[in-house]
Amino acid sequence: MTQNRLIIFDTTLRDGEQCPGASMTSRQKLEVAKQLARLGVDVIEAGFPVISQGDFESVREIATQVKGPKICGLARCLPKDIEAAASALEAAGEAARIHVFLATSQIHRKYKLAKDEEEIMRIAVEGVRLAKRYIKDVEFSAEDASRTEPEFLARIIQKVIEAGATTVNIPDTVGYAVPEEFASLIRYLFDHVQNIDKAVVSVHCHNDLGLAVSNSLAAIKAGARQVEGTINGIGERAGNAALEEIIMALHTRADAFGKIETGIQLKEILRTSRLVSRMSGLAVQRNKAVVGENAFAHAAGIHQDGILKKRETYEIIDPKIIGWEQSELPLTKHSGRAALENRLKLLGFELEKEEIDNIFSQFKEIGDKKKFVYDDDLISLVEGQMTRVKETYELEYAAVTVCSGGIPMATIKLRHGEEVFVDASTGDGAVDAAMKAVDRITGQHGHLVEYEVKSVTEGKDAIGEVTVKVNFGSKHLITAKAASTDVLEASIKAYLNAVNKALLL
Ligand SMILES: CC(=O)SCCNC(=O)CCNC(=O)[C@H](O)C(C)(C)COP(=O)(O)OP(=O)(O)OC[C@H]1O[C@@H](n2cnc3c(N)ncnc32)[C@H](O)[C@@H]1OP(=O)(O)O
Ligand SMILES: CC(C)C(=O)C(=O)O
Ligand SMILES: [Mg+2]
Repeated sequence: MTQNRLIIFDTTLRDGEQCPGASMTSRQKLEVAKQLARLGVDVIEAGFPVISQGDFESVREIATQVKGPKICGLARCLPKDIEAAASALEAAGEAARIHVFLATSQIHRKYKLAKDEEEIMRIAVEGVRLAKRYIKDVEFSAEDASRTEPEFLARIIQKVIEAGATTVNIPDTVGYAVPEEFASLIRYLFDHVQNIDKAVVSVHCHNDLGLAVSNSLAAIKAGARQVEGTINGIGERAGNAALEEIIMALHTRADAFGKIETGIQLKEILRTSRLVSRMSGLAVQRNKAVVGENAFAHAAGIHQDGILKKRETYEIIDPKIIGWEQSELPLTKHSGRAALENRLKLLGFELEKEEIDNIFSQFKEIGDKKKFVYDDDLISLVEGQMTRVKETYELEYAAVTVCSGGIPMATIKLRHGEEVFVDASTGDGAVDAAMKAVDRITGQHGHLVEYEVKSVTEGKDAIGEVTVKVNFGSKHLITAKAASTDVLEASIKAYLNAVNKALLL
C-alpha cells in the first residue's frame, strides 16, 4: 500500500446499528454488507458477536458470504468476547480482523472500569495478545482517546503495538475533539510512539458537536491512514463520521488534503446510502451533504440560471459520479424565467417570449400558493395560454359568501380596458352567484350546460382545472377552461373566458 492509501473502515453494521431504532435483521445486514463490498470499503465491522446470538450469526453469515473487504468483529478485552468474535469470523480466513477496545481516559478508568493506568495497560495488552492467537489482523481502540492524557495514550499505544496490534485506533468517542487539537494529538502520537510505523493509525469520530467529519479530515491530514465511519453518519447518539462526506471531501479537495487514494467506487455512494436508509429505517435528512434529497437541488432563480449556463457555478461535485441522475431544478416561487423556460422546453413546448411572460406571472401566483409548481401545473398553464382569447373582461376581484342555510352571494370586479365594473348577485350556489354577477356586468346571459372540475396535480394544494360549456343563446356551445389552486376562482375565470369568447363571435 502506498503512503497515501487511506483504509476505509465501515462500521455501519456495528456502531451505526447502535443508533436507537436502527436495528437490522441478519438478512438486512447481509444485504448492506454486500453493497458495502460493491462500494469498495476495505473493512466491514459486521457486529459485536458476544452481545447476542443474532449478532454472532450475522457476523458469521457476513464472514461466510461477503468477499472482498476484511470482515471485522468487535470485542471487549475479555476472553469470552474475543473467543466469540474469533469463532464468528472463522469463515473469513485471512480476511478476518478482530477489533478489541478498552477505554483509556481518566473518567472512564475511574468511574466506569474502576481500574488504574497500569491495570488498563495490562488488560489492553492481554486482550491484544489473546486476539492475536486467533487472528493475525488485530485492531486496538483506546476508547475515549481524545480525553485521555496524551502521555498515557502514547504509552498504551506503544505497548499494544508491541503485543501485536496491526491497527491502532484513536476514537473521539464522545465527539469532544475539535479539528486542530485532534490533528495535534495524532501528530503527538507519531512523534512519541516509537514503534508507530509498525501499525496503521486510525481515527473514529463521533458527531456530538457536528465535527466528526472535520475531525476525521484533520486527522487524515496529520497522517492517519485508516478512517472509521458509517454510511449516512448513523450511529450512537448524534452519530459517527459520515463516510460519504469524508470520501467526497477528499475527492473534491485533493488540493487541500493531498492525493489521498481509496478503493471506493464513487458511483455506488448514493445506492449505498439509500439501501442503508431503507434497511435501518432511518431517513436521510433532505439537506444532508452528498446524499440528501436536496444535495443537488437548486431552488433559487439566480442559481438555476447559473446552473443552466454552467453547472460548476453552483455545484462543486458532479452528481452523476456518485450515482445521481442529474442536478435538480425544482420550480418554486423562487425560480426565475430561465428555469421556467428550460422546464417548458423539456416538456416539449417552444413558446414565444410574450407567452412565457404570461405563463411566468401565473407561475409566480401558483408558487405563492403552493410549495412546488409541478409539470402538470405547467402543462395546464400552457394549455390555458394556448386556448386563451383576447380578454375583453379581466377578473380583478371576486368575493363569494356562502353560509349554511343562507343565500350565496357573489361580488365581482371586472376590468374592461381602463374601466372597472363592480356588481353583485345572489344565486343557487357560489358558482351560480358569481356567474350571474359576471352576466350583470358584461350583459351576457350564459346558460351553463356542462361544468367539470378535475384535480391536475396531487395534494391539498393541487391545481383544480375547471372546464365549462356555456350556451349564450347561439347555436354553438362555447367551451372554456381555467386552472387555479382555488376551484371557485378557476370556475369564475373559466366562465369569464367563455364570456370573452362569446363577445368575439
Ligand atoms: C464506544 C462504544 O461504542 S463501545 C461498544 C458499545 N456497544 C455495546 O455496548 C453493545 C451492546 N452491549 C451489550 O449487549 C451489553 O452491554 C454487553 C453484552 C456488551 C455486556 O452486558 P453486561 O455483561 O450485562 O454488562 P453491562 O452492559 O451492564 O456493563 C458493561 C460491562 O463491560 C465492562 N467493560 C466495558 N468496556 C470494557 C472493555 N473494553 N473491556 C472489558 N470490559 C469492559 C464494564 O466495566 C462493565 O463491567 P462491570 O459490569 O463488571 O462493571
Ligand atoms: C469501540 C470504539 C471504537 C467506539 O465505537 C468508540 O470509541 O466510539
Ligand atoms: Mg463509536
